[in-house]
Amino acid sequence: MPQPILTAAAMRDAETAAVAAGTTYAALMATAGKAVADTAARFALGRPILVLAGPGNNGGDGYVAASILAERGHDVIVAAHGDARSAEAIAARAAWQGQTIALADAEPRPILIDALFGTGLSRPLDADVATTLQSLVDAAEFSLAVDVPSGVDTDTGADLGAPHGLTATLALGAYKPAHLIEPAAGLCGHLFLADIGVPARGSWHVIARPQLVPPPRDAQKFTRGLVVVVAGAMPGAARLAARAAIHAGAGYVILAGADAGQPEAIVHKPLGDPADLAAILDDDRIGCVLIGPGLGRDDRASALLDIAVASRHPLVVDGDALTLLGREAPHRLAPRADIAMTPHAGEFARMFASADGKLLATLSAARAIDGVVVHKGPDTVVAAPDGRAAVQIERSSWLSTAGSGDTLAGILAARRATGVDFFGAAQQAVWFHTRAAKLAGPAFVADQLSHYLPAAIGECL
Ligand SMILES: NC(=O)C1=CN([C@@H]2O[C@H](COP(=O)(O)OP(=O)(O)OC[C@H]3O[C@@H](n4cnc5c(N)ncnc54)[C@H](OP(=O)(O)O)[C@@H]3O)[C@@H](O)[C@H]2O)[C@@H](O)CC1
Ligand SMILES: Nc1ncnc2c1ncn2[C@@H]1O[C@H](COP(=O)(O)OP(=O)(O)O)[C@@H](O)[C@H]1O
Ligand SMILES: [K+]
Repeated sequence: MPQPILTAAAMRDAETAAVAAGTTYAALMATAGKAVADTAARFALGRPILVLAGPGNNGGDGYVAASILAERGHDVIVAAHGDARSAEAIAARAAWQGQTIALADAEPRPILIDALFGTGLSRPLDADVATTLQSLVDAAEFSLAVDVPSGVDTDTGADLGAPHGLTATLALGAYKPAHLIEPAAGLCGHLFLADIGVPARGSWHVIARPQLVPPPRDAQKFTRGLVVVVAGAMPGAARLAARAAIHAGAGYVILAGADAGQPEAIVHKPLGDPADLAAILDDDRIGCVLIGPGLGRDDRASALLDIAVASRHPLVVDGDALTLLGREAPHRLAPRADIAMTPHAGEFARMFASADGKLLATLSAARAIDGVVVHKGPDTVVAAPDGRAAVQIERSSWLSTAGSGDTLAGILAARRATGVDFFGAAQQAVWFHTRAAKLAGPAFVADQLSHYLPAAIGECL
């Protein structure tokens, strides 16, 4: 099972259920604090440790970790902020027998454990706390946030005054949106996940490596998946998408309206009049249609989009087609079955009002179009209309290059054409896209990505 992603409330519910099933909050805190201590010890290498402990259970984890580290012989000081509030945090603080100072008096130490605030942060950090925390992080050689960096909104990933430059974050029990959604995700540093014995389930999870099987023994090119990519004003973008589709497992790719160039295996069909597209799409063997990359935004583009939307095939809508739809997207797409869209942040904002953070905004967009939304970016979110969501955890910032989105759209169309539903196909596409980027190495050109797709697929068989 892929790793679940839980909101702060869902994590609390999971903890409550674990307690109802026989454990105690104190035992959970003991496990969490030990995980923090183990992670810190791995990197401390004998250097002095400063633990910042806040008033809640995040601080409680910090006191437990401090006690364990001190027992193991580490030099530990706790800088406390506020009085411990919950019974478990009060007990953890009482059990701490080492030196405690006020946060305002804390001097930098090489190893820093940030246990000020976790999932209970309810408002932005006070300015003086944020300044002190930042200066201690800046001065530390290794800094570890307990559960989440102090000063991020767990559920939306908003930055509420968190420090920049943390070395690592140890997520407790499950990932939360803040570990994956920007800007909080970028503030976490290296991400570790500790099992604290709380069974966590939910309808959101991280995108995991796909598991594929080779084509069946009796496969033939059309049953492998026939993709039609519709080209428009800037045919290069559609070419990139078509090449990605044929390298991503589709059996047959038609590029309608542009000459494909290489590879020759892509079949070119001319589109004189936009109405020619209706004839090309009148084919039951088609597994998926892709429209949008380089489509243009003129009357011809609109006419092609109308025909694609009216077709009976699974449809990926990307790029210019999304801009053409704009605020009409829900109204135009919801009545149509089997649809996915792949907006970047700008295209998303042209179609949908933004709700409470990227994850919830994407889920609400998916409901609005009654289809799958792949909301791109370093923190790509895939959302389905039934409330399921998957978020990218593997990343390559080298994907921020022209044409890389066209490639993703082509991969998505191919995966859908192989028979996977759009929610699954989109997760596969995001994973293959990033994996191909990693295989391509630094500073690749989007044209090169497709060549690495077969190897990425090979890792999943
Ligand atoms: N539940 C469990 O079983 C387990 C939980 N675990 C751990 O608990 C963490 C969640 O703990 P938590 O819910 O106590 O919240 P936490 O983040 O420590 O802070 C809340 C306190 O801060 C205060 N406060 C909030 N914002 C503030 C601000 N800007 N500036 C100042 N104060 C502010 C707030 O006060 P209030 O909002 O009421 O004024 C409250 O007193 C979780 O991340 C994990 O580390 C693990 O031990 C495993 C078992
Ligand atoms: N900084 C980044 N880190 C990881 N992936 C990124 C980053 N920037 C962009 N991407 C990915 O690269 C692709 C860019 O798509 P898009 O913006 O549509 O580009 P284009 O229109 O040039 O093809 C998306 O899949 C996006 O998720
Ligand atoms: K923290």
